[in-house]
Amino acid sequence: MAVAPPLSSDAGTELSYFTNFISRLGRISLIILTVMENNKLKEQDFLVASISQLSISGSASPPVVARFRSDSLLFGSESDSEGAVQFDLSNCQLYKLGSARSLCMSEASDTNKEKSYSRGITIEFRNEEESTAFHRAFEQWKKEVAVQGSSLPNGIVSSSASKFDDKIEASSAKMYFHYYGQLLHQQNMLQDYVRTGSYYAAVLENRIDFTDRVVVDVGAGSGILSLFAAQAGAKHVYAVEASDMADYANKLISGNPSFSEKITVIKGKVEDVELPEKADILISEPMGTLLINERMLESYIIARDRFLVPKGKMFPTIGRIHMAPFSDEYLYIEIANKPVVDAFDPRLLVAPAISHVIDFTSAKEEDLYEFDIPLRFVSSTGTRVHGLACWFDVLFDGSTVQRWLTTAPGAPTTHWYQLRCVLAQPIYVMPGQEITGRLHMVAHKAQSYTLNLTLSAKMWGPGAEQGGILQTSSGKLDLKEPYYRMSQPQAYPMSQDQQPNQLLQTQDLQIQSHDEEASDLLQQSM
Ligand SMILES: C[S@@+](CC[C@H](N)C(=O)[O-])C[C@H]1O[C@@H](n2cnc3c(N)ncnc32)[C@H](O)[C@@H]1O
Repeated sequence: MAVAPPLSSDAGTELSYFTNFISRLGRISLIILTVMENNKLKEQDFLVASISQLSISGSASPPVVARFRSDSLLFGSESDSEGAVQFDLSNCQLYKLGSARSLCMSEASDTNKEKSYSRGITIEFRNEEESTAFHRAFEQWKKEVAVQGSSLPNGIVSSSASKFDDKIEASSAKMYFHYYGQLLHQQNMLQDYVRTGSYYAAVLENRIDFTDRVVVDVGAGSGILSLFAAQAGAKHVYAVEASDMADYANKLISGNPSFSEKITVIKGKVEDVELPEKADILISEPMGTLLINERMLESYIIARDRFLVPKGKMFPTIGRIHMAPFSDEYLYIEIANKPVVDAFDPRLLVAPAISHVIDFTSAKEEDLYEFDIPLRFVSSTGTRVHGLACWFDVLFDGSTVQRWLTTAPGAPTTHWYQLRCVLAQPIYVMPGQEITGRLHMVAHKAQSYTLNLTLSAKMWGPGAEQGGILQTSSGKLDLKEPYYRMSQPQAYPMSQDQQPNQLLQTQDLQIQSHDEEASDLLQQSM
């Protein structure tokens, strides 16, 4: 795992860490441009170099002006105030085709529920800055039109309804996208070498799945996975990102001459945006703590249903949650009845793990609202069980190579660490004794889950066949609010063949790299 560089709030410094890392990883060189500042919505005309229409012959003769007026976008010659080509802002989309070239498309009226695009023009700007300013103005005007369009007769303005907004609290979503809108947090993920390196290897080892294919990057963040896909020969990549990170991604991608033509950054939620074509393959990193935290897997599945061709590929393809009972007296003294995020020694597990599989290619979005997992283990030792340890892995089921990304204890540590659900009371078990129970997880509106855990020690020895329960312990835990246990050295007993301090030394390294940022970086357990 890469040791994090000293943190800085200076965007330029963050950007250079970011690009150094990308360059090392993917040997991609990026030009860093100044960070954009927010622009206010103001009536504005844009002079563009030229426009050419896709479906109608003939184009306006230069100089061409693009005008935002009320709920319309008009393109026409400077002298023609009516405009030669008119788009309704409520149903048109703008795509970046290059640093100074864009595509504006409007939807046909919704005939068979399947949306199609009736009209499009390519716009050639005079330079990149003007292109960026135009895109920013377009976003602002679209927002304005959406709000106006949802004015209710009584004068109350409703926010635009979407599948995402219906099930997620606005305050949670706001914090969530604010968090991901900061380079510091994207950097934290990029620097997880196990994570980013696994994606890089999975994509590049399976070029055949990307070459000449249309790719959608679901929750593109900095755009790193889009760059990998483009590097693997994708025909076109649509990088969909809801947070302000989309603006940075746009800058970074348009600064990369070899790939910028192939990647279109689209700012918005995958639940809401429209794309001009279907995808052959989806790529995404939607995993949170315990795989399901953040509820982004639901967005991944929605993106599948909206954008993926039948039998299209998904990277990752499946995810598995692994669970095993553990014994940890030190942890229990420190905290009980809480989910805890840290890296633990796998020797604390008291039975082989069981797993629950989620197949991203076939799961329904609703399947992720609630999980009810029956638990059954056979203890390998006599001990006090303090709770259930959980981790996850995902599979990239490529046509050439199948690659797993694992967050298991004992494997190289990732920024997800592992999760342990600590019970309020331990249960006592003997070697060979059966431990049964249930993990019931219910999604809530704050983009996380309520965990209900029950573990029971079954009757053991004579009379065991009657199947009685000797002892039960239950807990209700909120996955949104785990205890991040990053700064406590954990004095695990050493096995004879292990060098003294070996574990502690490793932990010290992690502490150095994460101590200052732990509460912030892990607030949302990305
Ligand atoms: C875990 S990060 C991964 C970022 C990037 N793909 C990477 O691998 O470094 C998830 C990203 O998805 C974005 N995201 C989450 N839900 C989304 C949604 N419904 N629509 C669009 N973007 C979303 C977040 O803003 C965040 O940047």
